[in-house]
Amino acid sequence: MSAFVDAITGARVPVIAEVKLRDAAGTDLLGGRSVAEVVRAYREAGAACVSVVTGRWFGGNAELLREVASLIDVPLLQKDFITSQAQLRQARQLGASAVLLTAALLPAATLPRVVDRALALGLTPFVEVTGAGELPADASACVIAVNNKDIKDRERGSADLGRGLGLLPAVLATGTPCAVSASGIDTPETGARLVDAGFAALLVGTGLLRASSPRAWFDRFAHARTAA
Ligand SMILES: O=C(O)c1ccccc1NCC(=O)[C@H](O)[C@H](O)COP(=O)(O)O
Repeated sequence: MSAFVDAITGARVPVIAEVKLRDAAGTDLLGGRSVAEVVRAYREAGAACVSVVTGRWFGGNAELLREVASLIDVPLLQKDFITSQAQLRQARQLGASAVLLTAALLPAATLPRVVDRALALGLTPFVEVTGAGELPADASACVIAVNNKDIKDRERGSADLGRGLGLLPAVLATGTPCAVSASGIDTPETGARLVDAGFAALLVGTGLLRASSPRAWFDRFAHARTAA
């Protein structure tokens, strides 16, 4: 399929661990740590894939992706407002394996074109949706992520995990090899319930960045899954 999908679906803990400098309210998420320390903690936890938020609403920039790529050798997802061929090329150059394509920000007629361009560059399209109307008809080469928050309000609202669960049958009907639940997953036990319900993977930023130990978060997730 793709290195990104193979890595996350084959992982003991299918959690894409996110590097994000600030949350939606602008609050610092590094807590005095360097990016290198955060990435080291993700590596020690066994993260199979890492997401890097380069979007400026969350304090990111392109250099952050370059830095993370120099620190860890797992497939990277770039999270930004990506709409153009130039941004796709830059993502590849900076070390991304997958790129966020936010369906709500791309006209329905444009999304398939950007998906094809990403694939032609060897990038896995990580298509993020909040409703059934945003789902591509054929997502056999894409990750489909349901965002439990809403980027239109800069993710300042609370997470609605029920929305993703309700959308899951329609998401799977697109043929995606990897359905992801993204945003607002605060505890490993909540994450385990989402995977038990049929999501192939999770995208977790704030919950992991605020945890005292990403490795302990991963271990609790694995324990919650075997206990189920
Ligand atoms: O979702 C978007 O469209 C987006 C665009 C540009 C930069 C970031 C974007 N989203 C960020 C996220 O969705 C979250 O950081 C991610 O899902 C993790 O959420 P959380 O675990 O709640 O920190």
